[in-house]
Amino acid sequence: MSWGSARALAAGSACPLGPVSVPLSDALGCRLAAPLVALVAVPGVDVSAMDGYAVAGSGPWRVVGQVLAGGAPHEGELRPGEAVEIATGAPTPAGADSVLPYEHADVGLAAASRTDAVRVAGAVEAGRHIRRRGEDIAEGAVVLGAGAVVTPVVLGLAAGLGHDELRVRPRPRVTVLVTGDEVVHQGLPGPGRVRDAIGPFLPGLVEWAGGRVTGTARVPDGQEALRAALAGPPAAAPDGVGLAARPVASADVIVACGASSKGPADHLRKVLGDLGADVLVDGVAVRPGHPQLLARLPGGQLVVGLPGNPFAALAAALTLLAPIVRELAGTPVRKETSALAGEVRTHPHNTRLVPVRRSGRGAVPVGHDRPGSLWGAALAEALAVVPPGWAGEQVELIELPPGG
Ligand SMILES: Nc1nc2c(c(=O)[nH]1)N[C@H]1C(S)=C(S)[C@@H](COP(=O)(O)OP(=O)(O)OC[C@H]3O[C@@H](n4cnc5c(N)ncnc54)[C@H](O)[C@@H]3O)O[C@H]1N2
Ligand code: MOO
Repeated sequence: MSWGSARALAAGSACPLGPVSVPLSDALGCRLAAPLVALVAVPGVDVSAMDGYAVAGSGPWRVVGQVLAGGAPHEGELRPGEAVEIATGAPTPAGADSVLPYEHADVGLAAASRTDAVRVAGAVEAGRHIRRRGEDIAEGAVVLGAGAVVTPVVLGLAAGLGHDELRVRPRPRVTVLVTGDEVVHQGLPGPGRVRDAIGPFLPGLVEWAGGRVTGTARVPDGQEALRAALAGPPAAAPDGVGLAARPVASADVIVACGASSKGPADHLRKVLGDLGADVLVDGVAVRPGHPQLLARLPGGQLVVGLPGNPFAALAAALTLLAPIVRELAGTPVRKETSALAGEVRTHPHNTRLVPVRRSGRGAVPVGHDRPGSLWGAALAEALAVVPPGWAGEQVELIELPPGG
């Protein structure tokens, strides 16, 4: 299958997840499934924008009370010549024309009346330092459209507008199965061992595409372990670690790394067949990453098989996994094309994915692009899609997941 067909088929195999209502704290990173509407006006009533005195008419003013934010409002209407001491955010009394900040107020006792009443004087401007109801946001205003990403700031905005829950597209749940008896997960790999370089990049890549990795399991080589891992909650790994935090059963997509080729320990194809999966993609004409797989389990979950070589796994994840997650989550795709500057090896039948950096001359290959190494991809800003038999025309650039 050509690289372009595989990518399109992957996107087409995913049905967007239906909207759900979730508490604000669970909505971070999701996309809004409905416009965000102000349930209340901001501010909700006329309030003071300064600490000082709310005054009516012209000064000097007799201070007849005090209003604090959260305290009792001033009862009755201020009459001309009256003032209340007021805190920022406290409701201004009916009749107040403006607020005189403390810094601009001359304060003294009212000698003429021989009482303890306080008088204030100062220059005011009509309407100054009063935030009127709905001045920032009117009740019912649509502040964000459907599709907007719920960022930390959006959570604050939504809370300020009275929302406890948001209607969002759920983030697709991805469970990762890292296979390979030779794969170790910390420290220096000993002879014949290799550090897992795929498990660490998948959560960020999935997050960037709009999903979330809900569990990573280490699966020993062998058909039984892989079958058990795919069929339900994985059996305990020999080292007792790394079981999926949530069972595989609750995942929308399962990613299996390092079992997609044809070696004696590459059981993914056989196990998928035994489980009655519908294999949608079995090998893609792309370098690196040709032994990649996509299948649908009878229950509807998609299984993406990534090759074990780390750069090949990244290329395959960008071909099959990222389009699926984006489609499920409703994450838009940005299309970019560019001239390609510099030496590129082409392949007669396979698309090549080449790590590049952008420059004024076009995309420049950064090298270090062997399938077993992520060095080139780590230096790169994008992967250039070089079709078979490429003859110098513009190429598509596919984004690499950025840092935090
Ligand atoms: N007879 C054939 N052999 C191979 C073919 C083929 O078409 N016919 N394709 C080759 C290509 S290309 C690739 S890529 C690999 C993919 O093989 P698998 O997906 O089955 O992966 P493994 O054989 O388990 O591992 C390959 C390589 O990657 C290392 N590895 C595995 N997992 C990890 C990990 N999580 N992090 C870092 N490195 C990992 C593993 O030790 C091997 O060195 O098949 C070729 N063979
Ligand atoms: O997928 Mo393999 O070489 O293309 O690493």
